[in-house]
Amino acid sequence: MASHSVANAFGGPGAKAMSAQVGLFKSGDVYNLNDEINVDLAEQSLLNKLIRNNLVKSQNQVEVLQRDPNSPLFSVKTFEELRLKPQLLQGVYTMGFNRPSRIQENALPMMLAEPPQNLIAQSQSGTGKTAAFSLAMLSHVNPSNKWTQCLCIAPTYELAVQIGQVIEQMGKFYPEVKLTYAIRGNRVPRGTTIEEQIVIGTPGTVLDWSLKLKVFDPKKIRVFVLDEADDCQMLLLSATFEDSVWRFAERVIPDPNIIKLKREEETLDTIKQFYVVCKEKEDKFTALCNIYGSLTIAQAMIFCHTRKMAAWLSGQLSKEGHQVALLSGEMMVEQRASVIQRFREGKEKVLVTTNVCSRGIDVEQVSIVVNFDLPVDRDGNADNETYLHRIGRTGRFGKKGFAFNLVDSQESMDLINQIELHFDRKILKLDTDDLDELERMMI
Ligand SMILES: Nc1ncnc2c1ncn2[C@@H]1O[C@H](COP(=O)(O)OP(=O)(O)OP(=O)(O)O)[C@@H](O)[C@H]1O
Repeated sequence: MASHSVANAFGGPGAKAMSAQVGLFKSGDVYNLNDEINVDLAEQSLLNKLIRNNLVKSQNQVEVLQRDPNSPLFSVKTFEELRLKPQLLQGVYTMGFNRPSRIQENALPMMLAEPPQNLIAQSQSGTGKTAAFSLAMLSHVNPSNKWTQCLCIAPTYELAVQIGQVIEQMGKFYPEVKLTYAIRGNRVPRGTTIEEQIVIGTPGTVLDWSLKLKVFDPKKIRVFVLDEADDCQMLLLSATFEDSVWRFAERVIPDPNIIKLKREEETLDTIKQFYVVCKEKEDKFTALCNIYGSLTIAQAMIFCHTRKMAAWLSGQLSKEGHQVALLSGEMMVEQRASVIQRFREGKEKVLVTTNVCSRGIDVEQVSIVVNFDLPVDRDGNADNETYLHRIGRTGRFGKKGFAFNLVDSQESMDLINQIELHFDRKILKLDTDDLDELERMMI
């Protein structure tokens, strides 16, 4: 279901009559320019939610671009300052939130402001966006009105359930407010009207409920509609803001305040980069074992180009007695979450993966990255961005990290040269058969 048609559905002729505060919630990054839901990104988001149990501390500075520069900049350091309903404050504290996260400090006052304000907020995954908009929805509900007032659309069934659980937890002490899920399998009889004030669902079912079955009235929604009506509050939250998301946001959100993260400069300065010349995959495997054996490693991630190669390599490593985790594309999202969780907890020292599988997943304690295969783009050139993303995780926060690139052809040697040139950093040649040299280089 297209996000665009969601906008039209609620923003059509009838929507102008809305005197509601309306907001759009959920990571904008799950919608792409073609107005299709990008399932991969939705899955990534779900994966992150499944493995995360804590707030991610954003290192980035927040940048606030206010719609009205004359109105005072307002941010909060405590939840008390937000003058929440006591039941909600209790919910927040019971969830273990002591103070607002960095994005929440700025976003919550805007989300809760009267008159309602539009907002575009960017903050990386896990920094408290879902919690913020859940609180905003719960705050905007009038519990004595037994009709749907807040609507949240999530791209997939699983994400809808995850978000709903946050709202349910936060609203635990506010039982007058009820929530229901507009997701597949949850049937509502035609001709009835639902009393739940908050509906959370996926686009198709939400459209069915509102337009076909008419179990709630979109005109009565106070929070969450994509519309160009001036009197709607729109909140757009996203971990990333690619161009496509910006264009989408600009199209649907008039005069927004904008909270952005200043881009954290990724750096290769703390990472020692090497390449090792090998003949074929067996030779690469030997090189890998030598590297591995000569280091007292915390944890390593090994990237392969294909699933098949990843499976082969993890099999070989296991045979050598290494404890290896394999992250592979054919696994269910829950299985993948559990592999990543175990690796994060240090139960395995080595994670073998493909690029596709590991995208968007952060494991901070990794100190060694091995590019068993170098990252290439569709044209066969070096994929510098992916390279940086892969090895960047090793050198976080000034920690020392090592990156090893296994080179098995002239083409892959060319890639090394391209990468060196791009980042203007030397990648040193390493002879893994010479263990003394290896140890010297590692110091
Ligand atoms: N103020 C806070 N204090 C402590 N923990 C918090 C706070 N806000 C949120 N959390 C917790 O941090 C984790 C991440 O929060 P949340 O899911 O809201 O992030 P998000 O930015 O929406 O992530 P995503 O982009 O993946 O949807 C959750 O476990 C949540 O319970």
